[in-house]
Amino acid sequence: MTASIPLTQVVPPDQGRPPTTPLVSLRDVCVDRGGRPIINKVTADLARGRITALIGLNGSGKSTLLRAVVGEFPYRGEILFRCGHDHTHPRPDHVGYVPQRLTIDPRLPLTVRDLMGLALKRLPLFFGLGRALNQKIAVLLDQVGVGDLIDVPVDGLSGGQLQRVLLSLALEPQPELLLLDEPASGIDFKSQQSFYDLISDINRRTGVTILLVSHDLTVVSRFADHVLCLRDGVIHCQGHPQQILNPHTLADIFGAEMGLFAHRHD
Ligand SMILES: Nc1ncnc2c1ncn2[C@@H]1O[C@H](COP(=O)(O)OP(=O)(O)OP(=O)(O)O)[C@@H](O)[C@H]1O
Repeated sequence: MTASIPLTQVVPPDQGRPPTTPLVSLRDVCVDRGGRPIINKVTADLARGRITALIGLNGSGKSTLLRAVVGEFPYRGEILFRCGHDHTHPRPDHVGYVPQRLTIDPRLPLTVRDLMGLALKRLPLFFGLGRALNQKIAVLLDQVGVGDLIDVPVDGLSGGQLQRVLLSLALEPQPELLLLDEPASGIDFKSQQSFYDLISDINRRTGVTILLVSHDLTVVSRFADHVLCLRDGVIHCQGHPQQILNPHTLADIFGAEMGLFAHRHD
């Protein structure tokens, strides 16, 4: 017997943004981990300025694919960036990445300012941050709504606050591609909503292309322009959220019956 999972399919008012050319093209991308194939011949495009969601069961290879795109894992095949920069592999400058979680040793007495300084300066903190860098950190935190947390210890942040700090780091320098790996997992519902509203606002304001891993299909329905479904390291299906988020396809991907409840924004 399959479980029935209620899912709210939110239909945004401007659903169906016009298609754009690909910023990134993946062609026959394969990734092996521990001597076994995890990603197998993935071919997909990430549309410029749009939000693509990557969904699939635990262990289907979503994080592995993201980490290949960010250049962290070696891969075979082609990941082609069409961003006007002279490179075949993404450099950190062009790709922002927000991981699922950051494990900080709670014994480290790091404030948000220290963490940002370490990440941005790439020099030991005992050299000091300097006025310009301090100002930059304040601006970065302000743009994601956590400017008041600059001197708070990192291990005193809530999950949602920490994800915003990590997001601010991923936005400096301004990326062409932003990779978000379940950035709001473990965050309460209200904070999740405002986090994704912020992501959507950044996407529309800056035109950054986003690849988002999420298990929350309501988020996918509401924010994604396109959905890639990964099953056992293979793209099982892809399309517009309304095409993909139907009971038949979801049962195929997740092996569970899901109820869809559509409601419209006015
Ligand atoms: N270093 C490794 N050696 C061997 N197998 C690995 C290694 N790293 C990851 N894997 C395996 O690769 C598969 C895909 O893992 P991955 O984390 O990419 O999946 P995921 O879809 O992101 O899962 P989740 O939704 O749980 O985050 C899993 O079966 C995992 O056990």
